[in-house]
Amino acid sequence: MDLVKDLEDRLLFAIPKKGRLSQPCLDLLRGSDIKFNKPQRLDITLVRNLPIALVFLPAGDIPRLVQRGRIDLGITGRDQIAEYQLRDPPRDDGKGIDEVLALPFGGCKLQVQVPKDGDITEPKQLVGKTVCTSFHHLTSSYFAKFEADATGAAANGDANGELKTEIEWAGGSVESSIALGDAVGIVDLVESGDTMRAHGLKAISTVLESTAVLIKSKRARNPELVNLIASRIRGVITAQAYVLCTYNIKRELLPIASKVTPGKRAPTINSLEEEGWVAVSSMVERKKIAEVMDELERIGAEDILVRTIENARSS
Ligand SMILES: Nc1ncnc2c1ncn2[C@@H]1O[C@H](COP(=O)(O)OP(=O)(O)OP(=O)(O)O)[C@@H](O)[C@H]1O
Ligand SMILES: O=P(O)(O)OC[C@H]1O[C@H](OP(=O)(O)OP(=O)(O)O)[C@H](O)[C@@H]1O
Repeated sequence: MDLVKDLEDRLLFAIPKKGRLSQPCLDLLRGSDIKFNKPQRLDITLVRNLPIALVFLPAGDIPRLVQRGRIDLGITGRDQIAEYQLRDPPRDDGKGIDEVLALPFGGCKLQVQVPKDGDITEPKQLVGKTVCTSFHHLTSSYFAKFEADATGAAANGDANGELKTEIEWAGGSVESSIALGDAVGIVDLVESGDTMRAHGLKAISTVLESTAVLIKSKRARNPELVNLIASRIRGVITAQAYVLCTYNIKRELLPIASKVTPGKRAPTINSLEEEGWVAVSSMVERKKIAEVMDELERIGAEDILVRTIENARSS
């Protein structure tokens, strides 16, 4: 394959090649009928059924390439975008990143963590000490305001340097740095909190809340194809988040039933052969379905069935 030639006229779509976002992204691509075979050791793959090339990259590299217009479309974490944009703020040059869609995975918080039994309870107590993180710019900027408060001086630290917080960078396993004596506190991602607790740490503040996002370059080529992909991904997300609930109920109970299952717009109502009864079908949030079924049963609904939704397009 002649990569340069093969990429001409193709929309470049960056996907995290490893880590927490990788598998959910592959699931989204499959659900969106984006067909490809990834050759081993090659991080650029041509999509078989659309004029797209997938580029598998570290999540942290994707914001830079999208901001500069080298890649048209990408999926990464909001944390990665915020970190990159502190390093290389968007300029007024027509380049930049637009967020297209928040995605229902990669949810986590970037938190300041310290030993759970220690005497540090507030981030300002870490000013002037060593903090380890993979998010150097977010952490520096977060502590800059405490440094400024502490010195009453400018946000970039005090004049004699005593209160400047030392930010140490680590590429991973940041939680270990306190036990190793390399830092007094850390700033790292927390989702379940299991990793933090396993290291005997507690969170004392949140720097940023993050989720995975679909982003596009302000210079993205082929806006129609970008919209098509966004619309397919939105459909997959809706299908994952909702189930279809159908049931039979006496017509006179419809006003109450419609409150229990209002649907995305409105429930679909069909008459039944049996006088005075109707069949209702309605989309219900997957996470609420057990409570909804309990409530439907309580108000007199019968033959309550729940089906998964294969795919969806809705506003
Ligand atoms: N525990 C988590 N729960 C949910 N999302 C997470 C979690 N950890 C990381 N993320 C999200 O996934 C992104 C990539 O993190 P992850 O640690 O999986 O990447 P990675 O490719 O292994 O990167 P690195 O090599 O820098 O560790 C993060 O920027 C964040 O948006
Ligand atoms: O709150 P939890 O659910 O325990 O998740 C938090 C952990 O997840 C991320 O690391 P990951 O496991 O992706 O590995 P890494 O340290 O190599 O980045 C993050 O850096 C934390 O260590």
